[in-house]
Amino acid sequence: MTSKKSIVFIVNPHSGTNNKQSMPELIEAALDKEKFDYRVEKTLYAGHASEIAKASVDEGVDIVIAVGGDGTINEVARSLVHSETALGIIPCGSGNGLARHLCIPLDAKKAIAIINKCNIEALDYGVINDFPFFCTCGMGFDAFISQKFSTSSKRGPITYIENVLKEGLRYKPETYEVTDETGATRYKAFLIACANASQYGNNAYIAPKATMKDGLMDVIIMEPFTAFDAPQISIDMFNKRLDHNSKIKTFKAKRIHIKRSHSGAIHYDGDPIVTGCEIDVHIEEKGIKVITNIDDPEDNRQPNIMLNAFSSFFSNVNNMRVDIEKQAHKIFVQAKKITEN
Ligand SMILES: Nc1ncnc2c1ncn2[C@@H]1O[C@H](COP(=O)(O)OP(=O)(O)OP(=O)(O)O)[C@@H](O)[C@H]1O
Repeated sequence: MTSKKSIVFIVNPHSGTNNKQSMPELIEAALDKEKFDYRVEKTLYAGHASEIAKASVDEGVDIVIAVGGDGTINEVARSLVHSETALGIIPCGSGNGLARHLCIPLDAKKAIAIINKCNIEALDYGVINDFPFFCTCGMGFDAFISQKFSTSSKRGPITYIENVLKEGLRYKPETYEVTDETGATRYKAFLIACANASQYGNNAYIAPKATMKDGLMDVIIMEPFTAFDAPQISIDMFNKRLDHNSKIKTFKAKRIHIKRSHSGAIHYDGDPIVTGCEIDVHIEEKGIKVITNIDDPEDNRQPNIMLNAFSSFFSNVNNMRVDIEKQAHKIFVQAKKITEN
């Protein structure tokens, strides 16, 4: 008989909005103990998941399961890259972008059933200025939002939108010089996203065609757009002609360099950090072992569903911008009245 594999479950009690008190009992009930020996550890502070995962690799543990959202997965996974220890996921976050991309069920019991099947594959991950990311990284509007989100005391989609509306008035598109192996191009952009996986979370598909198995990232450059551009963008999305839309540039690359005029926020898997003007992004091909869903692999996804999801995401972003523009106009008119009186 083959020996049992060892698993460490790392539970972040602060991820998402669900209570994780009963997670140890659920694991005990649903995990196949003929196949696995396991223990459960809870994180006590931000960064703790990385430390537990690193100690697990040093100990020779076979599998580390991140029980949390994309932030927890990032902390765990960055300690597992280029090791023999595989990553597993029980999604318990707010957005769960990587789990959704990999078709890992959001129901914890079903996610444990995937772990029991233990189908391990080597997948790609990305690195932005020395910070590993597994789902997406970026700069511009999405880095701006994640920076606002990280300083919020509550977590969840409503807080996210509140932050956009309250703080978005300050946001301005920037000019970026993007260099890949074909040369350098300048863009005035609303956001630049580099996607290893297809979505930010909550089925907001920024890169519908991204796969973690091609050794490449999808680069998405969203140029400034107005309410008038939105219908054509939606039509192009439904007709699978998004690549032809003049407001969105997408291409695949293994490595890019981005130069911007001043320092600012970038994000890796939604975690913001302020960096300088020079930004390197590259993909580490097959750099991390991951338990995947053998019955519903990532390449199974239906392009129409993804395009629809991206379309609604895009129009949501656009609605926010229109609201922000309206608010800005109102404030401007009020300020003018006050100064005139
Ligand atoms: N004990 C802890 N106390 C405070 N923060 C913690 C603790 N353990 C982990 N964290 C931090 O909680 C953050 C949020 O976790 P996570 O990203 O998993 O959840 P989420 O933001 O709700 O989900 P998602 O990223 O999928 O939207 C992580 O960045 C992590 O550093």
